[in-house]
Parts: sequence; structure tokens; C-alpha cells
Amino acid sequence: MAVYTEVSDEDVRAFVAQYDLGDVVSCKGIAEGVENSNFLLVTDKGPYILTLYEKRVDPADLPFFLGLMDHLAANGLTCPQPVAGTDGVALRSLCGRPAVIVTFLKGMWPRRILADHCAGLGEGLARLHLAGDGFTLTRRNSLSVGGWRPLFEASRWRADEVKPGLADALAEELDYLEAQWPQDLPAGIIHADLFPDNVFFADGKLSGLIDFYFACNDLFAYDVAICLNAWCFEADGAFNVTKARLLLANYDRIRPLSAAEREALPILARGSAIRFLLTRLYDWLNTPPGAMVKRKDPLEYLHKLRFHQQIRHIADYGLDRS
Ligand SMILES: Nc1ncnc2c1ncn2[C@@H]1O[C@H](COP(=O)(O)OP(=O)(O)O)[C@@H](O)[C@H]1O
Ligand SMILES: N[C@@H](CCOP(=O)(O)O)C(=O)O
Repeated sequence: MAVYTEVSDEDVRAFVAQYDLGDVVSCKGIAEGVENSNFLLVTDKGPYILTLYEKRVDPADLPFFLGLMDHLAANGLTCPQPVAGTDGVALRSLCGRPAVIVTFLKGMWPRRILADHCAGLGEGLARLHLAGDGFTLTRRNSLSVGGWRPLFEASRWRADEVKPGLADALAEELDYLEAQWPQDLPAGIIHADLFPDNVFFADGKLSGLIDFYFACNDLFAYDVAICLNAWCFEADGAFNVTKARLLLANYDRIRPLSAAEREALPILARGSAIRFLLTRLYDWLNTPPGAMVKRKDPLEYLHKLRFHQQIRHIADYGLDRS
């Protein structure tokens, strides 16, 4: 459930009156999501998404996120677009929170991931990377290698409550990643959280991408590694090399991966695994009992980390060296 801030009917009506959207027909909280409060807002002009940004989003980053969605849409990517009020302003305030209305995307995210979804994802991710070219604002990735140590330290003393030995295993992995992390790979705008719940499909084809609130400037191949982890493991923990091959081949068809990017994939996948392991671990240990958010299992990502630690050849991801 992700509605952290309740909004009254009167507040919604007064808010929507600042736009050229007609009257409010309905406004319902959306149960999915983790970070922000989202509402399906229907007005005389159709459906929209009303988002109130919660505590993990830094208001200073909002011009980057909103500008990026405009930039990507202008460059051919289907993604939500911020709607401006009659005064030309998109970013406003509602119930004490920064708030925007964005356009509604058709489609559904896949509850059961098929190999074809991974093919569509690979192409969509590459198109996103190309569409980000020329965006003038920048945002550092606070959840890349430099951000993992402080995140780890915040949970270290309680990590073994989740699994005995976890703190030592994470400390060892961090030492390795900090020493070996690649620096000189192609970089640009990445999504950084392109999990299945952020990718919409309609009639079997990718129809749009949402949730750009972790987007930043970082290595393109790191975004590929995040998708490998999020899309190519089965519920029983098995790595599905067919899905990986389709993801990588369809990415490569649109934006060819260099030999250096291919070689770096195992370490990037390890980094991606520790990144999601650490945020999940923090949430696991710090979400108050009874909070209306479904906690995600950190150990799912320990399993993925272990898998990538064993990779010796990129062919194990279904990919050639060049
Ligand atoms: N532009 C949109 N069009 C259609 N549905 C959306 C849109 N944005 C969000 N949603 C719905 O809201 C849910 C949560 O949105 P998301 O951005 O992932 O939230 P959070 O940032 O809190 O994780 C999505 O799974 C989707 O169902
Ligand atoms: N994808 C992250 C959590 C962030 O959730 P989202 O709803 O904002 O995509 C994870 O799985 O840990």
C-alpha cells in the first residue's frame, strides 16, 4: 500500500481547480508502489496520476525528475508527462507535500514475466538510454558504489538478525566492489529501478515506462545489470539464461554494448545486487510494525549476489565477448 498522505475531497477539488482539467470525477489511492503516495485521478478530461512526494524524495531533485520525463517524452519514449496548471507550473504543493499531476499510461505491468517481456524490456531500456542524450540537468547516483558503505553501516549492527553472518559477507563484498568498480564505461541518464512494476505492456508489447524517481547519471551497463537481476531470475531463485539472452540481445540491437561493458557485467550485477540488498535490509529493519507498506525480502538479493560471484564467463549470461 502506498498512500502515506490522506487527501480530502475538498483538497483534491481545490488542487485540480488550478488546472485546465475540468471537474474531478473521482480520486482513489493506488495500493501499489513503495516510495510516494499515488492516486488515480479521473477528471472530465480523463484519467491522470496524482503523486505526492514523500520523505525519501529530495524536493531539490524534483526539477530533474520532471524535466527528464518531459525530455524523454519529447525524444520518443512513452512515459508519464507532468501536466502544468493554468499558470504554466507543474510542481505544486498539496497537504504539505510537493505534488504533481502526470499523464496516465495505458497498459499493465507483467505479474508473470515471460521471455518475450525481456525482449521488449531490452529494446525499451536501450531506447531510454538513447533518449536521455541531450538532457542538460544532472543528478549523481547516491545509490551507486559511493553510497553503499554508509547504507551498510546504518544496518550493520543488526544485519545478522536477518541472517547470521550477513554483516561479514556484506563487508567483504563491499571491499571487493569498492576496489574493482569500473569507472570508464559509457554513461548517461539511467532509470536505476526498472523493475517489472515500472514497465507497462499492452497487447504483448512494451507500452511505457514509469517511476523515474531514482533516475540519475551513471553507467548504462549498470542499468542493464539492474534489469538482469530484476527480470531474469525465477521465483525459485534459478537464473533464466533465455530471458537474459533476450534482454541483452535486444538491448544490444538498439545500443550495442562495448567489449568493456560486456566484461564488466558480472561486477555490475554484483553491485546492483548489493544496492537492492542494502536498501531492502534497511527497510526490513526500520519499517515500523503495522506500516502500510509491503517490505521486500533482502535475502532474495543475497541469493542473486551469490550467483554473480560465481560467474566466470559472460557467456553464462547468454552473451558473446564482442
Ligand atoms: N503514469 C502512470 N500511468 C498509469 N499508472 C501509473 C502511473 N504512475 C503510477 N501508476 C500506478 O501507480 C503504481 C505505483 O507507482 P510508482 O511510481 O511505482 O510508485 P512509487 O514511486 O511509490 O514506487 C504503479 O504500479 C501503477 O499502477
Ligand atoms: N524496486 C525496489 C524498490 C522500489 O520500489 P518501486 O515501487 O519504487 O519500484 C526493490 O525491489 O527493492
